[in-house]
Formats: sequence, C-alpha cells, structure tokens
Amino acid sequence: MSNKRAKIRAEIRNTRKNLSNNQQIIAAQSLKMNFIQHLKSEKTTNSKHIAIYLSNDGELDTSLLIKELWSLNHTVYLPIIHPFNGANLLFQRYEKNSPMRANRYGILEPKLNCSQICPLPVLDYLLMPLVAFDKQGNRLGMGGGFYDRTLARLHEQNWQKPQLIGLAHECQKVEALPIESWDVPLKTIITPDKTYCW
Ligand SMILES: Nc1nc2c(c(=O)[nH]1)N(C=O)[C@@H](CNc1ccc(C(=O)N[C@@H](CCC(=O)O)C(=O)O)cc1)CN2
Ligand SMILES: Nc1ncnc2c1ncn2[C@@H]1O[C@H](COP(=O)(O)OP(=O)(O)OP(=O)(O)O)[C@@H](O)[C@H]1O
Repeated sequence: MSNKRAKIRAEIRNTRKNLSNNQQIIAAQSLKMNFIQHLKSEKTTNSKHIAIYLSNDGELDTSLLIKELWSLNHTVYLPIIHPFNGANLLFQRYEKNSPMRANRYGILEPKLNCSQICPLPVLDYLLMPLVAFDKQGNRLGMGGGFYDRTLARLHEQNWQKPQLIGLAHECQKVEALPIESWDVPLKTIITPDKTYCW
C-alpha cells in the first residue's frame, strides 16, 4: 500500500472525526436536500433503487436522507460484506424493521436474506462512502478495497447503471490523490456545500 495514500487516509479520517455534532447535523440536512435536488434534476419521477450506507467514523450522516427516500417510495439498499468471499459487497434491501447485525468493523448491516439482494445493474444509484476525493473525481476509501473490487467488472464494461455518487464533507477534498490501477473514478460527488460533476 502506498504510504502517501495511508497518510492522507489517516489525516482526513482524523479531521472528519473531529467535526462537531452540530456540524454533522447541518451536513446531514444539506446532504438530504442536495441529493433530492440531484434526483429532481434528472427529471425522472418514478421510484428508484438506491444503495447507500450507514455512517461510521465521522462519515457524512445518511440517516435523514434514508428516511426521506423511504417517504418518497424509493427502495433503499445497504452494503453487506460478502459472507463467503469476504472481499466484495452485496446490496440488500433496507427497511425500517430490517433485522440487522454488526459486521467485522462494527458497522450495522442487514442480516443476509438472499431474496432481498439487488443485482448491481438493477440499482439506479450507488451512494458511496469515501475518506478523500480529489478534483478529478478520484476516490480513496477506508482501505478494504470493497467498492473497487465490487465495481471492477462493471467498470471494464461500458455500464449505464448504477450511477456512482460519492458522499463526503467538504473537508475531505484534496488537490490530487495518488491513484492505483483498480480505482474506479466517480462522476458525481455530493458534499453539504456543493454537487461536483465530471
Ligand atoms: N459506513 C461505511 N460502511 C461500509 C464501508 C465504509 O467505508 N463505510 N465500506 C467501504 O468499503 C465497507 C467496510 N469497509 C471498512 C473498512 C475498514 C474499516 C475500518 O475501520 N478499519 C479499521 C481497521 C479494522 C480492523 O482491521 O480491525 C481502521 O482502519 O481503523 C471500516 C470499514 C462496507 N461498509
Ligand atoms: N479490482 C480489484 N481487484 C483485486 N483487488 C483489489 C481491487 N480493487 C482493490 N483491490 C485491493 O484492495 C486493497 C485496498 O484498495 P484501496 O486502498 O484502493 O481501497 P479503498 O478504495 O480505500 O477501500 P473501499 O473501496 O473499501 O472503500 C488494495 O491493496 C488492492 O489489493
């Protein structure tokens, strides 16, 4: 692993964890408004299949957005670390009363129920956590390689769906990330302040 990537990861995780509760609440409200605005700008009104994540480690809080998506009749999914290969993600439906369990990192995920797994190409939007992003839309995650491995096959083809959207605080932006061959760049990143499009 590149030292430079590890250093950026450690620094930004620290900055992000030091955001106050108040800053996190305001950020969560802005994220909700910005993503709903993004959906409206696409001029499609039917209900969508949207994968998101439950926040951890100072990540942008998604809880308000998830409630809003449910109330607008969108179908929400969360990542599950693959129970057999442990290296890829599956996306399983998430409802208010879904049975949950903590994964190996202590992050809650739905208990595996194969009938509720959504194949990747059926998802309309994949909202991804990240640690750092740069001005070209490159993404640095927590270091597990889960999203990159899960998206690798899709990335080799000229895929239409899902639209990949990174969610981050503005303080997670850096000038330029050292990139690796497997990194999947993002077309959109939503922060509480701005929606970046490439
Ligand atoms: N909210 C959220 N969910 C997610 C991710 C994420 O980045 N954020 N992931 C995105 O891929 C996957 C989990 N990836 C993760 C990778 C590392 C750590 C982590 O805390 N690592 C510790 C070391 C833990 C250990 O090995 O025991 C650390 O770096 O301190 C957390 C999640 C799936 N779910
Ligand atoms: N497409 C892939 N095929 C095989 N291995 C991969 C692939 N993508 C990533 N990896 C492995 O995963 C490890 C971690 O990758 P990286 O540091 O880019 O993760 P990350 O983007 O920070 O994490 P995440 O995607 O989980 O948020 C790398 O050392 C690499 O070996």
